[in-house]
Amino acid sequence: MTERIGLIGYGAIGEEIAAALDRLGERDKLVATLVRPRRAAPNAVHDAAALIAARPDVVIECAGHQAVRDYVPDLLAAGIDCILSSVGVLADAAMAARLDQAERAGGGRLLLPAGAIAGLDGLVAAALAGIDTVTYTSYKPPHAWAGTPAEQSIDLDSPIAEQVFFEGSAREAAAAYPKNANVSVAIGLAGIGIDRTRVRLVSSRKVDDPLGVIEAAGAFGRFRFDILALASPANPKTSALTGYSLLQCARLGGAWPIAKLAR
Ligand SMILES: NC(=O)C1=CN([C@@H]2O[C@H](COP(=O)(O)OP(=O)(O)OC[C@H]3O[C@@H](n4cnc5c(N)ncnc54)[C@H](OP(=O)(O)O)[C@@H]3O)[C@@H](O)[C@H]2O)C=CC1
Ligand SMILES: O=C([O-])CC(=O)C(=O)O
Repeated sequence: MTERIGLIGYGAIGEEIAAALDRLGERDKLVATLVRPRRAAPNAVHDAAALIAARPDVVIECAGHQAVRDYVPDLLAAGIDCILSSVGVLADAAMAARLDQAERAGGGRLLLPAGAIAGLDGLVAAALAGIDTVTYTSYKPPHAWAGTPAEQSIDLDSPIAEQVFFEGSAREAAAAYPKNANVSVAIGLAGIGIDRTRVRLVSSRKVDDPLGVIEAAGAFGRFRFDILALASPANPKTSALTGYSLLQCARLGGAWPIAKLAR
């Protein structure tokens, strides 16, 4: 079991992970938290060198795509396993190649857990048996899309029950909605790839929390999976389950990175 955990970011997910470690009686495992200067956090550090110096066995990124770009290549190159929340950063092919190169150079593993979604084990199996189509639909209440490019496509204050404001590939979804469509890339990597996986993003007055639906069909049969994962109290954009997926991946020594199987 992992003994020394580092975090990048101490927002909704980071705080949930720290609180879960408290409840588990494992708070001592959190050896460093990389935050911006003047931000308070347990064992706060402010750059990759200080995070590396804290000797974590594994670092959990829960800060966003730019933080992956800024810190994760150095950590992998230093031989430290990294668990990503911001899986969508792999939609950028140049960044994916840079991370691969850092893994090979340093020996740290890039681990991609399911995050806010589930059911990826079925997709991984079906990928071998044969899948023709995979669609992921993310329904969130209008306020969860505030501050995203959805505001340029639709009126979030409209009384319309459901508005589909994005349809495209998982790669396009993750690039356009970096804080909202990371799951699309996890689904793509587990199944038929991020270019063939179709994504729909929906502002819905029928849900109070994020509802994720995966539909897949092909030679294996067909599959529909849906999860209503309650929003984090601190961030309506984020399903609270995400932090637990990341933390279990760390606690299990990286044994649970389902999306990675297909890379
Ligand atoms: N895979 C999945 O299922 C999901 C993935 N995510 C990913 O997780 C990320 C975090 O989500 P969440 O916790 O809800 O977001 P929050 O906005 O609540 O928290 C993010 C935190 O990261 C900090 N941060 C950002 N950049 C840096 C940096 N360069 N250095 C140090 N700290 C930084 C922010 O600090 P400050 O406020 O100072 O900028 C903030 O405190 C999302 O952006 C998304 O990429 C989210 C939901 C689901
Ligand atoms: O938390 C969720 O429901 C999904 C999410 O934001 C993401 O995939 O980035």
